[in-house]
Amino acid sequence: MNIQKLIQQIEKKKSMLSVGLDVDLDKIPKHLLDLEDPIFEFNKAIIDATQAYCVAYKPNIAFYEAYGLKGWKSLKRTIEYINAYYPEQFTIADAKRGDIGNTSSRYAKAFFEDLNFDSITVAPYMGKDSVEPFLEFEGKHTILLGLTSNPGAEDFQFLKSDAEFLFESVLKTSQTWKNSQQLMYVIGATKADYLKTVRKLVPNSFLLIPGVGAQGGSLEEVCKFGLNENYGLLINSSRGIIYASSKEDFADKAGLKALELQAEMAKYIN
Ligand SMILES: O=c1ccn([C@@H]2O[C@H](COP(=O)(O)O)[C@@H](O)[C@H]2O)c(=O)[nH]1
Repeated sequence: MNIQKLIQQIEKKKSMLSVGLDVDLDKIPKHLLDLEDPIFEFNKAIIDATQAYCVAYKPNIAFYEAYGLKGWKSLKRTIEYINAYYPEQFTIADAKRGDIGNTSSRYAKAFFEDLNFDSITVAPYMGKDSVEPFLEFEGKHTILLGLTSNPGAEDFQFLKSDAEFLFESVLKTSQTWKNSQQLMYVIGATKADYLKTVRKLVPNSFLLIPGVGAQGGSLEEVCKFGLNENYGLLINSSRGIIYASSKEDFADKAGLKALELQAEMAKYIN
């Protein structure tokens, strides 16, 4: 999906919400476990109930890989379902990949061609040749880990050289790479204080913001400092939406949570 279409969806739905599909069989309603593919059935119900209030879905690949071949099949069915029934949704493979060039190009083929995701999260620390293979795919987007939401972000991302933090160098340098207009960046909602700095370095890029809700990030602060003239934000919530209830009403409750977040976001969208 191109960025223009994403912006149109944000305006149409008055939403910047990304729903995270981080499915854990220990947390989903028990009655689904009797079905042949509980992960897919759970996702399908969540997607149907939330699609009116969000513009993106973000399955975190770890939650599927943890179940081996079965999990991978559920992931494939999930992305096929979204692409078939809700093609207006932007899809994010939260896979955090990146390797030497020829390996990265295999990762890109797997997620962009075989699974047909619109975007993938990529770790930047192996540098330019590890990221550029993802950027060769026209119409697809690479979401670099910029400043992550977890406490461990302090260990390396705030190391300073030449008066700038490492995460600032990642943002600045990556903007010089070929096809950098296809880059987006992960910036944790828990690091909203740095959004002003981020916006100075990447004023036009979309930011994927995880960490509202369960991790304690503030939606208000993210919007206050992160918005740009094209909105420029995809704000993700995973557990806060998909586990709003562990009973038979799980999908309805997820829909209500998504609506709550959408209503907050609508205040910032013209
Ligand atoms: O910096 C990061 C990068 C990725 N994530 C991922 O986003 C979701 C957040 O889930 P919640 O349940 O809404 O906390 C999850 O898949 C993380 O792996 C992140 O949290 N922070």
